[in-house]
Amino acid sequence: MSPAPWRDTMRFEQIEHKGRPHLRLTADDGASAEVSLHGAHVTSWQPTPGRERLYLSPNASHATGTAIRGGIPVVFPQFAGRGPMIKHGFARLLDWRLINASNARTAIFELNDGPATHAYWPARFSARLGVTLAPATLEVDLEIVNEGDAAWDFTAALHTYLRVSGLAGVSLGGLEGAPYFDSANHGSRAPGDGKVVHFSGELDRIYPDAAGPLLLRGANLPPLEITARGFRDTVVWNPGAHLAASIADLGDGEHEHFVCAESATVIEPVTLAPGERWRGTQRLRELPAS
Ligand SMILES: O=P(O)(O)OC[C@H]1O[C@H](O)[C@H](O)[C@@H](O)[C@@H]1O
Repeated sequence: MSPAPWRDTMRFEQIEHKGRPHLRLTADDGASAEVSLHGAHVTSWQPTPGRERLYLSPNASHATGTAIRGGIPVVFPQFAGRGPMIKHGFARLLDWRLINASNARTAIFELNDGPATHAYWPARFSARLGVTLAPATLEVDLEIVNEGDAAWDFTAALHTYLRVSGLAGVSLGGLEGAPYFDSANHGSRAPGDGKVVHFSGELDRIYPDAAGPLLLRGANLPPLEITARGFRDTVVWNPGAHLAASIADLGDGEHEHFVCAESATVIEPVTLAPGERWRGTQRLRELPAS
């Protein structure tokens, strides 16, 4: 049977969630996504009405200056503690502007440098996040431009929390054979072991020069393919029960309900000369249940 024809239209509504402005995108086929202007943070993606694919912590804070736990945090201009800035940079802490939600399928959010960003980083930049719905697909596109007159560098990630109904039986394929840095073990280098990733206990890995495609299975949902362009590395994270208990915005046992598959560029910072731009895209695509 051929797929239903895709009509190239999208409905955009400005809504409030937890008292903060969000944009809801709804496609003809009923697929939807929600994006908070706080951090240009995708908080929901349902490729089919009622089938949520992203995890959002019930205890997440949506207040300015804090990061939303779950969804797709935009990590920029510094990944984790790899530099002098606050962990994961400031992009996820600040309010972005909606600049375009009128073309067919993409909503675009922008963050420009100014007093709020200069408090963290002197660079002149613009960042744009595009969020696009297509059948069974969510595409998130991060573009960074050097708007200043000196070169600077950055690291970045789309820190995607994928919803699972329990960690037992969940696997992430596509990284078999890839060596990684084990951030849960002082960043020590580990060889690829030829196996898909399973989750039991804390797992925090950076796979350099390994951008997938990845395949999430066992979430009690159809399999999900994760592909990246522009991002060179992949980060995989779940805090495990012990670390999760110390994370204030995760409730009891909540670590069982997500795995993070992050399209990232971390190991080799990107250097942008004045006027130069960089682009990284992560695409999530639901595959037919096998
Ligand atoms: O708690 P956050 O600041 O959001 O960071 C959550 C996690 O992000 C990444 O996945 C890092 O690899 C982890 O080391 C970190 O703990």
